[in-house]
Amino acid sequence: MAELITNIGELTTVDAEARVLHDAAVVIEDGRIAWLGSASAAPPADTMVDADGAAMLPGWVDSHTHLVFAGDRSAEFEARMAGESYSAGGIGVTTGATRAADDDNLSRLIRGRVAEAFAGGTTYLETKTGYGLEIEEEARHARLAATQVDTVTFLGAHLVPEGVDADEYVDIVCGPMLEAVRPFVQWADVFCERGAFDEAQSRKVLLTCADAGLGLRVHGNQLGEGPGVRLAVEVGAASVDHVNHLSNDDIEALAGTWSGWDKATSTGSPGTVATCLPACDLSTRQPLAPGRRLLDAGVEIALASNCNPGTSYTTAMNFNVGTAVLQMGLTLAEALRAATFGGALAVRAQDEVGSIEVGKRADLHLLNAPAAIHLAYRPGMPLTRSVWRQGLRIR
Ligand SMILES: N=CN[C@@H](CCC(=O)O)C(=O)O
Ligand SMILES: [Zn+2]
Repeated sequence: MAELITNIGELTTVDAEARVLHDAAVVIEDGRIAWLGSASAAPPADTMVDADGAAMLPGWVDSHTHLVFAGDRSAEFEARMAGESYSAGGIGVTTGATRAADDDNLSRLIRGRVAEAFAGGTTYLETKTGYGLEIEEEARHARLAATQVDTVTFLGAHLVPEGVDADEYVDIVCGPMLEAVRPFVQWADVFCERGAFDEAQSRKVLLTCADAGLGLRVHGNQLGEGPGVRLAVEVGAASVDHVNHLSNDDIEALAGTWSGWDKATSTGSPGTVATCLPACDLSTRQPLAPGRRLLDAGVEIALASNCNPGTSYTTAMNFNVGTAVLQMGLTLAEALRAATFGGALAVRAQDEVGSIEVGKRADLHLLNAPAAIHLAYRPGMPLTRSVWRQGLRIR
């Protein structure tokens, strides 16, 4: 069965040449993009959708979320808006509430968040553990997440549980906890920050997880300058996320990881993606990550939602993209690429998703707008009209 989507006013492909086609059409077959080009040249298909001149993009690739949680921290957020500052300790509040939720409840909560993300144009989702912080709980969270998202990250090293010695906890993370989550996860992450894990502890977690065959990412440089970015580069992480406080050396180190990558053709060996999380930055009143400086230095960046109850309770990628254009100095094309192909690079799924090209997964986002710039031009408006994921229309 082939489906033709025609009369697309503006088709942003995010391919290597950054082609934007007008009066375009796309054909989906077996869950993949089978054809794209001028609407007047489109081949026949079994079914047809008229896009009415609207803009189409690749579905968002949200490469950083924490969807496995229960409980509410809106009072903490309200206190922050009244002047309190964010600290890692809030993670423990969510851990307590999440442990109290049984499998059915927790699955339902994850499902609701995934549905919200899909309804906002996201078609590929990473999510993490990190609110379990004990062996069985981390494994349970990983198992429940694995049935609902595209790829799962082990974040046992999110916070040292109260009353536990930090080095002893790191040994648990690197030993029995890693073994218990291993069947359900592809990635490992560590919160390398004051109040969470220091450089030596973070290095140990990352290297042990790499030995176990996991890809690596790091939460780094969120609350102040620190070793996160340098460590991510040292261990060859696929991404370092937050990156709010960067020295020139950090930016240079990140840029160095991209020397084997040809941006003009989107080929070669990818480096460490700098993942910027604008909704989180606003919600924690941190300076926005320096996306402009990173791009100018030659670093590939991603934009992600970081949906979690403490620092960014939203899956709205439209909002993140609009904010990146309005507040981070990115052009529309740069922001769209960061939220699609950049996210795909961060989860090393760039051959499968993140652009509209023949052979790739048919993950498509049709807007209620004639041009994608409306994402920034009409901030906060409900601009997602239809979404296809793996070729199936899910909205
Ligand atoms: N920074 C560490 N982890 C989350 C926040 C977790 C929480 O506060 O619950 C983040 O990515 O922002
Ligand atoms: Zn996070």
